[in-house]
Amino acid sequence: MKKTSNQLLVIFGASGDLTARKLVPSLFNLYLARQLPENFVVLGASRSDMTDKEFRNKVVLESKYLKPRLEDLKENYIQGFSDKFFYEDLGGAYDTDYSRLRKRVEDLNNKYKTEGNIIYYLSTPPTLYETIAKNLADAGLNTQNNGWKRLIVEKPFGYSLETAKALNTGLQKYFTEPQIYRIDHYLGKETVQNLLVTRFANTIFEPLWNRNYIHHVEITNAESVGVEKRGGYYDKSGALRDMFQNHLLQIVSLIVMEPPIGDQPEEIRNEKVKALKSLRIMTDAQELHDNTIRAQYMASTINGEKVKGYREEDGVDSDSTTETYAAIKFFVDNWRWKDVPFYVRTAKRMPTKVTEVVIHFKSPHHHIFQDSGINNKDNKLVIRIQPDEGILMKFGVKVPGQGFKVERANLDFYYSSLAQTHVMEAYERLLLDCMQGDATLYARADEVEAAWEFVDPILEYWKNGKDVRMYGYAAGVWGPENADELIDGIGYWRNPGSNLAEDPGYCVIC
Ligand SMILES: NC(=O)C1=CN([C@@H]2O[C@H](COP(=O)(O)OP(=O)(O)OC[C@H]3O[C@@H](n4cnc5c(N)ncnc54)[C@H](OP(=O)(O)O)[C@@H]3O)[C@@H](O)[C@H]2O)C=CC1
Ligand SMILES: O=C1O[C@H](COP(=O)(O)O)[C@@H](O)[C@H](O)[C@H]1O
Repeated sequence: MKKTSNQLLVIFGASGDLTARKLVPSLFNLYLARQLPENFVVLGASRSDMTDKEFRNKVVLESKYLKPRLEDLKENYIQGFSDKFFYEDLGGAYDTDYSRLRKRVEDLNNKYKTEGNIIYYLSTPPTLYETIAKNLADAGLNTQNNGWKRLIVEKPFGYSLETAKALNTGLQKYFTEPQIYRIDHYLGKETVQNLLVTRFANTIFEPLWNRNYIHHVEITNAESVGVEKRGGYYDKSGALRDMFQNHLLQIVSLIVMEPPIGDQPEEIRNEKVKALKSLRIMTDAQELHDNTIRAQYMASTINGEKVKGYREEDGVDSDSTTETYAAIKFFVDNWRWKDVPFYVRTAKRMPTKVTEVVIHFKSPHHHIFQDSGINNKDNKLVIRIQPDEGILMKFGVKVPGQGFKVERANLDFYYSSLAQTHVMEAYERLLLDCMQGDATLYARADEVEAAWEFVDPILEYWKNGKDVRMYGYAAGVWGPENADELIDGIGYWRNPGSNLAEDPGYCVIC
């Protein structure tokens, strides 16, 4: 097990949703698993006026995200966790002199012996990231003379290629690239990491992982919820920025990448950057028209309950052109993937919450058995990222009886079968990695920029292109019907159920 040094975690934006909903519960899991270092304290910093006690109550003792879990624990144990939390009011603004913050950091460091090691977690609106980094540097809080300093940056990493570059350059003025940890919570998911293991710890997949055997790759990221309370943020973002540019292109990079020479962070990250740089950038209007689809959900009734349309959501413009559904077909220009289409879609208000990767293998070159030449019955490897995490291989078996009728059967593995193993939550895993100085599962500056290079022309076309279509779909269905037209040959997306174990084996279309 890697060593976690004593340290202080400073969270900017500590009064916000992310801190209470994700960060503190993840720290709590690490505390329960005894994975926090012996000397560890958290200093929340925000504009809100709060005492240490009020902060502890808000994020630990009275937090709705923790309360049910605290009930069975002994009081002194809970106290032990809660006592690690402190709060510093920044005096009304993030853009201020941090000398008082510095004094507080030094006092905590001396009292709790955190050895000068500090993680700064930026959990504020992104417009403040560079300001905070600058003020930390001005107060000498970035210096590594007396312990390491790391900076965790939350998404979004920019709004476009230009703004992402500006953010990277801005942060790199005050922190070096190895100090910067850009968090993408999809990389913290076990099943996303397992993509690497599936590919590079088995001999049976990698020889087939190329244009000679793979017909196409399909990735679906579906959420059943709408924009919920984040209409204001989402309307300025949209599905492509919110999910595709970051989480989905991270998944794509793990599928596309070449084998790294080892498992060291830079070895893996170098290959991911190469993969992202090999995505064919679409610039031609006709190409963008033919290969991209955007849509918005419309009012509907789901299970007897009326659901608002996107344009009626709080914080959303009544004539908004922001997409809640994006489907993109693209190619990867390298030796391995030449001419293999990738189909990737992401959307809100789908029939179910599911994220999966499907590798569709080619048909046998010569069909000798009855019914075996139909595309939808070819071999598939279904990698279920969430929920019901697992892997399922579809292969042909003989239907009992006369002749050689072929049907699909499933070979599968489910994470739920590892009942005794604690599967870490994404933020829990990523926080621990940063505490240990492991940046493998964090995005590097060039990685983020390569992803924006691919996405920027699509956004530009959707914004300024002529006659760009915006489809509608009723909340609760699998997007607009026209999206099927994107899938050549087969003509429809695989619309999965939430339960992989119930994925039909013997069936007509699966
Ligand atoms: N919430 C989530 O699930 C996710 C969030 N993120 C990202 O994490 C970051 C934090 O998210 P979240 O906690 O939801 O954000 P919040 O909107 O809750 O903001 C966090 C804190 O920042 C301060 N703040 C908010 N708006 C302003 C403003 N205009 N000017 C100055 N300070 C402001 C507030 O603290 P105070 O007023 O006390 O200073 C607030 O408590 C964001 O960058 C977001 O994009 C990423 C993925 C998921
Ligand atoms: O980053 C984001 O992710 C969530 C979906 O995350 P998941 O782990 O539940 O799949 C999404 O709802 C949100 O809009 C987006 O900002």
